[in-house]
Amino acid sequence: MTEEIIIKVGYLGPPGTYSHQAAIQQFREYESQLNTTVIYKPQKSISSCFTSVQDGTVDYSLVPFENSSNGQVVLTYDLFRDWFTNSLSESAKNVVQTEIPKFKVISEQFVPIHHNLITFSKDIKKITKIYSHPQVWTQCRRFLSDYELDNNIKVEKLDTSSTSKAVENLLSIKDDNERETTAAIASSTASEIHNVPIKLANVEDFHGNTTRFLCLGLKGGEKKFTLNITPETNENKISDHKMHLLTFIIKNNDNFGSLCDILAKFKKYNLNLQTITTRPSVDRAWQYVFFVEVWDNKEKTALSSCIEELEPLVVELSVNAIQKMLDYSKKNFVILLTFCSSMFSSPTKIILSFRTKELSKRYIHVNKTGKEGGNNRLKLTFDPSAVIISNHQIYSDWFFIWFLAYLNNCSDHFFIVMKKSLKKIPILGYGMTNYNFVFLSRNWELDKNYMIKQFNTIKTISDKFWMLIFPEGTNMSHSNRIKSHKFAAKNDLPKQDCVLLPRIKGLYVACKELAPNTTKIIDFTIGYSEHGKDEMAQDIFTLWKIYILGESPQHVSILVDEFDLKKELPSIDWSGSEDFVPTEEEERELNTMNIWINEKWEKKEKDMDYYYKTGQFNEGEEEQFEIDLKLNSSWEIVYVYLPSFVLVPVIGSVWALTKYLMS
Ligand SMILES: O=C(O)C(=O)Cc1ccccc1
Repeated sequence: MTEEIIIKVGYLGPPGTYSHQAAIQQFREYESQLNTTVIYKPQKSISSCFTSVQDGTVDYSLVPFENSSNGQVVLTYDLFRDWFTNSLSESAKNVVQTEIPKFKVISEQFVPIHHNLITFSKDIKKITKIYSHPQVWTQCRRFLSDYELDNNIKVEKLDTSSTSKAVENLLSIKDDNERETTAAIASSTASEIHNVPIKLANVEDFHGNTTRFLCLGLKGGEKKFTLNITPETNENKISDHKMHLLTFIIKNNDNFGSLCDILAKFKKYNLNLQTITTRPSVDRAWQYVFFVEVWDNKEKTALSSCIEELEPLVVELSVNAIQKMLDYSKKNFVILLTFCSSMFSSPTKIILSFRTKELSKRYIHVNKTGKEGGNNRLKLTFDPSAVIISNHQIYSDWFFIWFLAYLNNCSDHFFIVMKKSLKKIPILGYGMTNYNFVFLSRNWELDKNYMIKQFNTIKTISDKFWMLIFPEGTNMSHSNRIKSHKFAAKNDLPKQDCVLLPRIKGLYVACKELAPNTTKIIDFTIGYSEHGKDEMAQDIFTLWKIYILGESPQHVSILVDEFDLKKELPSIDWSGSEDFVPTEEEERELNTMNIWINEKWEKKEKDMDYYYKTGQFNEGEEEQFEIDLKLNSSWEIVYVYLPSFVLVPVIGSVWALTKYLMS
């Protein structure tokens, strides 16, 4: 039996606060993991969110850090400051450092803040007293002053420890008149939890009002878990996560230009500062603790070198890497697709085989104790960063690859390079644009600059990614095969029947741009069991058939191979240097890579040919792994879509009705 993992998460309580929302946002994905329980523990104050991490009552805590309209949350900064200066004074007293455990910032969560006027009152014009958290007053300033002016009333604003507590206060009012004249400002969740109605929704001054929360833990604390939520940072060691929070006190702050000397170091190393905040150090008048948020630059060593040079200029320095927020909506999307496919379509099995035994040993693990038949028995451990290439058979090949990314726990970092025309697909196209997919227009000059821009955006969003690109550019069809044959004849290339000739330019730009993060290529070859060489999979599995009639492929066979571009193509510069590349050099690199990809596609042609003849990719003795196309746990769909649960029956009914009308 594997040991049960319990994650205790603190947040500013009671339930229904924005901090609660941030905590759920951060840990939701672990709720559905096997052997893992997440316990949310409401705290009385932001201060106890800190102390409960320190004394081990919780493993993590979420604290509000800054708001998009009213800036830094001073209280949180002061608590950070206290922790920082306390550990300083302890070290000065020569007390063993471990007495004050060092906190660590693990990640950030952005929570959209929509405030509501919540009250039992039948006439909101009578409200003269409002309870809320102090941060709310500045976020609803305009609303409050308009309200006072319009109703010629002076409203008494009473601070509470949290917004949800404000609503709770309304429940304890016994006097009818007081109930009529008192309100709270809080989230819709707080209104639901305490069952007090919202009388005015969205009373915040700015649309897009968002609070950034930080998730705190202890240095070394994550060792308790096997969860991969924390970047590997040790004290003063830089992780490859991009945003870092540095905390320090300047050494000779009375000296002329001492702050300037510090800033010059960031400039020297090309490090982009996001914010600088100071708080009084308290120990000494006019001495400050500095908080600097800095983006690491491309060469991961820049920040380390900068910190080395900063050390003589500061009293002490603490470094925290802040993991970028994960885009759960992508994972949710693949979860929804998988759920719908497993519920409403004919069952699909993915049959994975590997080019070599060594690859299968490395990337697939069979857990003998898992549920028989369920995917819990299988774990994929491919690199979380890679360019994924594949032959293209049907429109929805990408779904099966995204599903593998889901099993590999990296479906949040999934991107696809696809034809621009797919942007026009209703709903899906809109979603794909939001998912930062890369759309090509097949005009090299336009595409090249756009791709570079898009890849750079992706790199700032995520350190890790699976970037799927179909080098064939379009899927296999009779007409595309004829075009490919003509092109082959003209360019003296072999005629291929099972795959189309690969195109090089998009692949080249993708590999070059992403090389600073990864030079790994994972190569999939996809075959569908229900057709032979002369029938096209796209004619059998039309979108109509898959999505409306629910007829999915029974067996999707995928052969896995992998390469490292640095080893495969050492004559190409994979350093990611942004120096100007002369056209002749680019031309040479393109040719080199073109020869390489054509060789790989010739191999693919042979693999596909073998597959059509035998129904499998490997010659007999190699192991094949069958994976049911379904969720690891059916509960995942409930956790993920609980808020929008009503939509599922609606979509389901529309789908069932369409199917009924069509049959
Ligand atoms: O009181 C809450 O709900 C909190 O989590 C603190 C807070 C208050 C207002 C905006 C964001 C966070």
